Amino acid sequence: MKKRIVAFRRLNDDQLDQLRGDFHVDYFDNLESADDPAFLAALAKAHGLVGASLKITPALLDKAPHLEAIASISVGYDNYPVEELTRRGILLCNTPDVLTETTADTGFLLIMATARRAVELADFVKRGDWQSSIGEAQFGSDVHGKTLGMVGLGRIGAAIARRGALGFGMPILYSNASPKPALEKELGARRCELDELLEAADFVCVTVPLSAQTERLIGAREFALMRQSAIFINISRGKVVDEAALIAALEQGEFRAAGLDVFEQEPLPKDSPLPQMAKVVALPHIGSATVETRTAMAQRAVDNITLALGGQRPISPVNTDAWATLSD
Ligand SMILES: NC(=O)c1ccc[n+]([C@@H]2O[C@H](COP(=O)([O-])OP(=O)(O)OC[C@H]3O[C@@H](n4cnc5c(N)ncnc54)[C@H](O)[C@@H]3O)[C@@H](O)[C@H]2O)c1
Ligand SMILES: O=C(O)[C@H](O)CO
Repeated sequence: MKKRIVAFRRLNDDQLDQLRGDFHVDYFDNLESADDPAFLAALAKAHGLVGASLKITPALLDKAPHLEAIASISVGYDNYPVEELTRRGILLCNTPDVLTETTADTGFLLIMATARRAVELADFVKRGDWQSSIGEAQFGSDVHGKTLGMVGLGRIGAAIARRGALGFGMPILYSNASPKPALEKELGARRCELDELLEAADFVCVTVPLSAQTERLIGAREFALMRQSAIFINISRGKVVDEAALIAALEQGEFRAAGLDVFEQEPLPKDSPLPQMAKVVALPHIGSATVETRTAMAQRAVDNITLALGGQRPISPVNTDAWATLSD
């Protein structure tokens, strides 16, 4: 008898056909809530899950007694209780690498857009306010040659730093859980404490994963250390930043501008002041959102679940201890 998969994110026809060749698939291309009765009924029989952007809680796992593996269509796995999954012998897989360059492009887009005030000035033209040459009050600041401070220098952090160092001649400072000697050699990057980075960088760019150690890593104290002329970029997860402190620091002019792809609550609540601030470029979590990259991410998830439920090691497992249990 075929194993059963619940897919709760849009997959293309080829990906669905691939899954249906090996499994019985319950497909929800636009799941609005984990309380959907049809989803819960499918979950009760599922051996595998494929999807993203759904908070998987221990209570939800209790409703999936046959679950063996989950393939997330994301590299970040803060939506999953990893230790609990391992305890239950459920394998979690993610999608590293295939989204690195696209997410780095979005990070650099935020650097450029904030520094050169692209959104604010495009709106100025759109409103018909461009009546004479703009003056200094609307000038931006240079990107090339400025110091880029990377909070996290993993796959995406390195790809942003590479763009900065090699494309824009930017000196790179970084704070990271471990030293990165190869990147120091390649990019001339220098590792330092977070406080030194905040005090010295012209651009502070956050790319650490959300975890118990990084939740609210950047708050009022950290914003106060930044230069008044500096620009803050967050392309990782909203909860790495204390958003109320971010709003207060922007209002008080503690630094110049912010480029944000991620927020404490997503979608951003309607009463958030952030999108209305001229100094803020706010994007709707589009780091990896290109046709090519989202297709590659979904394909990676399809391959991961196919391998895992077929008893073979998946391409990118997160909790390898659970893989050892599953493959016993
Ligand atoms: N905005 C988006 O659409 C989007 C897209 C992809 C990924 N992301 C986010 O980006 C994150 C990073 O992805 P990645 O592939 O580069 O991951 P990665 O694991 O390659 O890199 C993360 C780096 O952060 C470092 N780190 C962890 N904790 C730290 C701490 N407390 N202080 C300093 N450094 C620390 C790690 O050592 C590692 O080098 C993901 O977890 C995800 O949350 C966002
Ligand atoms: O973690 C990720 O892969 C991105 O945030 C896309 O969801």
